[in-house]
Amino acid sequence: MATAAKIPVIDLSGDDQTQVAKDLVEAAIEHGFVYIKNTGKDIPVEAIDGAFALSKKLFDAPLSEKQACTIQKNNRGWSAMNYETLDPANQRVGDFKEAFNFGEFVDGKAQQPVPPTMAPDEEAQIGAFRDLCYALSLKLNTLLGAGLGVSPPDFFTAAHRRDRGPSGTILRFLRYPARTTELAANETDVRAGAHSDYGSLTLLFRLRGQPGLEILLRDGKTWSPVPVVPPGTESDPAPPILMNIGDLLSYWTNGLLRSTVHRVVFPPAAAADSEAAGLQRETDHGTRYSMAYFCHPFGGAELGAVPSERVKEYKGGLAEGNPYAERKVMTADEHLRMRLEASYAQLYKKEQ
Ligand SMILES: O=C(O)CCC(=O)C(=O)O
Ligand SMILES: [Fe+2]
Repeated sequence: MATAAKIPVIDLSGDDQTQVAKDLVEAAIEHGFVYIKNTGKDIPVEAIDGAFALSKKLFDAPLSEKQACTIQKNNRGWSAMNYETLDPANQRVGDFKEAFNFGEFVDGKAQQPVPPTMAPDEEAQIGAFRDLCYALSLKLNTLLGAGLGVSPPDFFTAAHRRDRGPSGTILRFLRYPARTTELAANETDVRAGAHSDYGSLTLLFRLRGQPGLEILLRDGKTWSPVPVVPPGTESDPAPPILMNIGDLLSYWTNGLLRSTVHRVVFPPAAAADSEAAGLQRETDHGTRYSMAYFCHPFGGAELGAVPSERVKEYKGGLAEGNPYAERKVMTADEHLRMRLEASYAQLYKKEQ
């Protein structure tokens, strides 16, 4: 079995914030992924548990309620099983997952259809969770700007201010089915195909005992599992929040910060046997839930390289290990549109 990725765990509450920023930047350069130690200070554990409970309730809503919220070109709403295909070049069918994307909220109300199964206070709770994610993403953008010596130091944070205009930011609930003999029968069947994320950075929340995420290593061919509970975090109140760099921070830094390709796989078929034999390992056979917060700057944000000595010195280039990383467009909105068109063939087919 492939070895787990050696992604560092960072405690954002460390006294020496200069060091925290430095550690964060080094992890973002080396892996593109970093575990944020979860002590409940940035996002209370109850808020995460509560959001997972609402996600389950949402996906359990009657099919007709979910269908009435079907995802639109604004990237908000419900995406049915196999509807999205993150890696169309290599998948036979779409991703084995359901997803629900939430855009902005105003006064606790989503600005999009929500299944009536969700009570108004529950809808507001989702909005509040999205706000907590936003606050943490601003903090991370600030640390990344400081760690890279970007000028002005709040360059990234300023691009994410809500008063700059609408953004592609999405809070996404995800539900992946268990492996069965029909699902995952073909070796290309995957819960989420290989991709890099479209925004500036992503916060990912997972549940203990529900692995499946893998990252592509620099060699461009080895997949390495990302454990939910890495060593040293076993007794924390919740698994670490996983932060990863998306395409936009990679563009802004000319590829210095790594937008790492990743995917979500079904548990190996052999896992059932090894469990029967009493072997302990991080595996699961049930339905898998996760929540991703895709942080995007305002839509008109330009994606040229930021003023930073560190970025200027970097000669690595954009494309290493990531086929999407070639800069083709100028603004955040154009980039998002390009990526959505590639993964939602049905939604966009009339125009192709
Ligand atoms: O569910 C996960 O672990 C990751 C999902 C993901 O990569 C995504 O939605 O972009
Ligand atoms: Fe992703």
